[in-house]
Amino acid sequence: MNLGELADILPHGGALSDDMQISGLSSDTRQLSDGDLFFALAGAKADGAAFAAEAARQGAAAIVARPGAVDTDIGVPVVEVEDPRRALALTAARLYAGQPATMAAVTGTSGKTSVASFTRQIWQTAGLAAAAIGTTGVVAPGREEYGELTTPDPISLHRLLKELAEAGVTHGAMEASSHGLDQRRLDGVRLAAGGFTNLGRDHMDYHPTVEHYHRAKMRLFDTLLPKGAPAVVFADDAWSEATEKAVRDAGLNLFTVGRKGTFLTLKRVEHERHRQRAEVEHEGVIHEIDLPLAGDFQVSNALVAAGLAIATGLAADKALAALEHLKGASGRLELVGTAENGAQCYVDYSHKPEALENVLLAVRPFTTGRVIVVFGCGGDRDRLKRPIMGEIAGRLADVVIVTDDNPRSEDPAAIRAAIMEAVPTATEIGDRREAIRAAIAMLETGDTLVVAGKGHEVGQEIAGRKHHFSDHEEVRQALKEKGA
Ligand SMILES: CC(=O)N[C@H]1[C@@H](OP(=O)(O)OP(=O)(O)OC[C@H]2O[C@@H](n3ccc(=O)[nH]c3=O)[C@H](O)[C@@H]2O)O[C@H](CO)[C@@H](O)[C@@H]1O[C@H](C)C(=O)N[C@@H](C)C(=O)N[C@H](CCC(=O)O)C(=O)O
Ligand SMILES: Nc1ncnc2c1ncn2[C@@H]1O[C@H](COP(=O)(O)OP(=O)(O)OP(=O)(O)O)[C@@H](O)[C@H]1O
Ligand SMILES: N[C@H](CCC[C@H](N)C(=O)O)C(=O)O
Ligand SMILES: [Mg+2]
Repeated sequence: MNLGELADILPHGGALSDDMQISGLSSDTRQLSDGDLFFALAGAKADGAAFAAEAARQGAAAIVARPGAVDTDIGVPVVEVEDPRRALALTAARLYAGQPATMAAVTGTSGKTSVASFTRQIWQTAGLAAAAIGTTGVVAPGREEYGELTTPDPISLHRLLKELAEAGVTHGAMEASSHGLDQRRLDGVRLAAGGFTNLGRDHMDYHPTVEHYHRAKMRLFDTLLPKGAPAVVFADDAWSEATEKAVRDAGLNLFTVGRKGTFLTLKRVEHERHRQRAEVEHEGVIHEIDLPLAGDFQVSNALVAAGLAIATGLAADKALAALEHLKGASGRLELVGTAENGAQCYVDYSHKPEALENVLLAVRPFTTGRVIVVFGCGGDRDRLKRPIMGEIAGRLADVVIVTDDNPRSEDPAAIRAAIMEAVPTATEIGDRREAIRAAIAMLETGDTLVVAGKGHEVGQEIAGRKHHFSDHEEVRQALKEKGA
């Protein structure tokens, strides 16, 4: 591709030659190839502008940077744009042209991975070639890969979307994290619909206030979706009203779902241990749905997913019928094993306050004995959530074992202490394997164990190093030993 084909994204007033060839894109000098266009991005830790000269030395064809950020005499042309991150996303979409025709993105504090997965499953059940992209990686026909980020960086994202489109995928559901939205990672995606689940406390290390966090999420609706596009909003959350207003103000087509929803109205839910029977009204017709998943919140997620599938063209009866075949995303209130005495062990990805609260509330109705929770908090992330999660665990579980999550570069004992401040009666067992073993050893008939915080993860990062670790494996192993 030459620079001329990018003139609308990277205007250079004729100062550069339109014939300049661009072989690839990079925003990281550690991964730059000869002939790449280098985007100098201001980041959380560093400023890419400081690496522009290095990029030039390594053979970058040109540099894209904020006005004045890079010396124009570094030996390669510099194109100045106000928002290099957005320019990168749009350029990536142009260079790696081709995306599944129908792309839906879902945002919210909790439930994104589940909604993206459910939307894919609904499409697949309806016979469509569909993909999901998110925290647990990429799932598409014949493809299942683990991913690093919830919303991939624009270069990887557009390479992936092009591959999916070339493989015949017509429908894609992706997670829009607040980081992803704020950093313009999705700005090049042609979206057909957007979804919103809820808003709670998360990433307060990145966003100065919860309003800032909400605004970052609203970029999906007020900036990324084209006017008139459908937006499916869960109606029963404290932030639903503010979100509905943002959606209407953006000129989108609002579809609300939930008890207060008008598009898909939840009339009644009966909870059983591993399934829930729901009555959902759509355009005056009541649909009885037998949802094969535990947890009240999964009903909300299923409704947002069905809303997205219907709003992008699938018949309502097909979308709602497909809910009866849903499989939960890995590590989302997943029943991993049952002790010989019948006590059940769940692995759940609740690593933030509202999620922990929801999951502990969800298991209570089918627990005749004690609710036992094993959890910790990640290092190098929001510190203020630690006592909040401690309080929630103390209030909603009968037995609390505080352990390590991913301490990363922090002192694990200090993280545990911050949690224990709010739940001094908890047992502290730093080693996560030992903590899971101790919890399983104490299980009695009627008890429910929730191992929270790491869900699908298969590693634990301690002192900056990642070790293999899986809550699934540890629970199974400890159950085997208990049974023996
Ligand atoms: C805080 C954050 O979001 N960081 C992301 C961001 O990096 P950054 O721009 O802030 O990086 P930086 O280190 O400050 O460097 C600035 C620039 O200089 C460049 N650089 C830096 C060093 C060098 O030698 N050469 C060089 O060119 C960097 O490539 C970068 O472009 O942009 C990068 C490219 O898109 C991301 O890989 C990186 O994600 C890091 C790894 C990360 O951990 N992100 C997490 C917090 C995240 O994004 N999470 C969300 C939400 C998760 C959820 O709740 O589900 C997600 O979507 O995954
Ligand atoms: N609709 C919901 N409301 C409240 N809590 C939920 C909801 N859906 C899921 N959860 C809780 O949040 C956890 C993570 O769910 P999920 O992975 O679907 O959300 P997410 O938004 O993708 O999270 P993350 O940002 O961590 O990737 C679940 O394990 C469960 O504890
Ligand atoms: N995407 C989230 C995942 C957190 C998972 C939890 N296990 C932790 O390490 O805090 C993050 O990177 O903040
Ligand atoms: Mg997710």
